[in-house]
Amino acid sequence: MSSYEGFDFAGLDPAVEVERAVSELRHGRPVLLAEGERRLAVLSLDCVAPGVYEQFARATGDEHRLLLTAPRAARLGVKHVGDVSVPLKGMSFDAASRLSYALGAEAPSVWQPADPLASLSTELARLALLLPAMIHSDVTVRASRFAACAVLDATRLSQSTPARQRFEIVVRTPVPLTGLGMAEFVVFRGGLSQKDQVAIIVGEPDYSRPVPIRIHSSCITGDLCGSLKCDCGDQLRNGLKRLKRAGGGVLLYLDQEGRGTGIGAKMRAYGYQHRGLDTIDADAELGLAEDHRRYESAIAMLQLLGIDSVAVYTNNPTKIAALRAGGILVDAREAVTGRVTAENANYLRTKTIRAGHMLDLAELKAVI
Ligand SMILES: Nc1nc2c(ncn2[C@@H]2O[C@H](COP(=O)(O)OP(=O)(O)OP(=O)(O)O)[C@@H](O)[C@H]2O)c(=O)[nH]1
Ligand SMILES: [Zn+2]
Repeated sequence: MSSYEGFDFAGLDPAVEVERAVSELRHGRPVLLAEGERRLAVLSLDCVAPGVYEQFARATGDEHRLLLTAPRAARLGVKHVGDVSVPLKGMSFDAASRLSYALGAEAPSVWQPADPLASLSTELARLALLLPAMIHSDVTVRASRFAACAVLDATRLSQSTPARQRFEIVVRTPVPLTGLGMAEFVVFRGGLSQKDQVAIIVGEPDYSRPVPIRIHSSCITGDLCGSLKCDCGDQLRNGLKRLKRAGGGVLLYLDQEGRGTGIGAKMRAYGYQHRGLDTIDADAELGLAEDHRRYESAIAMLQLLGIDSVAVYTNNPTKIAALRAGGILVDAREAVTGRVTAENANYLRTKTIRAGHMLDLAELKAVI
């Protein structure tokens, strides 16, 4: 049963419209972004079938372009600060794919600063967990060729912001955990294009004092399979143990695989890391920014649990800033570490030097 009563059958909620557009992109179909009378057809190169790519080219009269985000453009050596767009006329699906995300691709010889509406479409790619390689075309004068496609007014994206914070508790159930006794799993539903998320309560937290918490982003490779490439699995298990030792606390397990980029992008990035790139440059090759995570869900989950003051276990200053921006009092911060190994030392070092994580560089140097 849901307590959410906001859905009006006769008039669409902006968040519903955005989620429908996201679903269309994930199914490899174009979406029309509307700005007044203007119509920009957008399609994600990450999941479109080659035949649909050709169909899109024909329907736009070969006036289709490819958006390269600022990080991708910089990796290709394009001398411009910001997103750019490249004409695709005559370019095959494979050539467009190489230009979007292949390692060692040549810089485009012709480009122009991107249309702001095309740049805005990357937010849909982000919600869809697709690479931000958006094929696009202004089809205002030939919109009838796209009459069956979903239309999304650009203003809906900003209007759907409140939905990012709209969560509710679905169920609370005890689960016995090895070495931790009986924990309670609390399942939350809501947000914008998000799966259900979980808070794990261990021990008996004292809610009258700052509650020990860990905000943990999902990592299939590390949490589940013990990958040596990161420290996530150790951080998850050490974090739970520490919360228990503190008398009780809460671990928020957030649906943010690959720093919010999804497992597909993360595995592509791992491929580039095997060829020598660090974690941030590998993501940039795919057009992705350093970190795509947002923390509205964490704030909403804490609020629903009645927690407004915390002691947080993290090395990531962005998490602390997000908690504070969301109105949560951060009373204390403690480091949470995993094993430093030959395989993950460079990853940890990059997080420290390039992403400002609070880790001990001397310890990392000893391993490298
Ligand atoms: N894109 C990308 N994501 C990665 C990579 N390695 C790990 N991740 C993801 O990075 C995130 C790490 O999450 P956390 O351990 O919660 O966060 P953190 O930013 O390291 O901060 P703290 O652990 O709290 O200090 C998870 O979403 C992983 O899936 C990588 O090489 N590329
Ligand atoms: Zn990991």
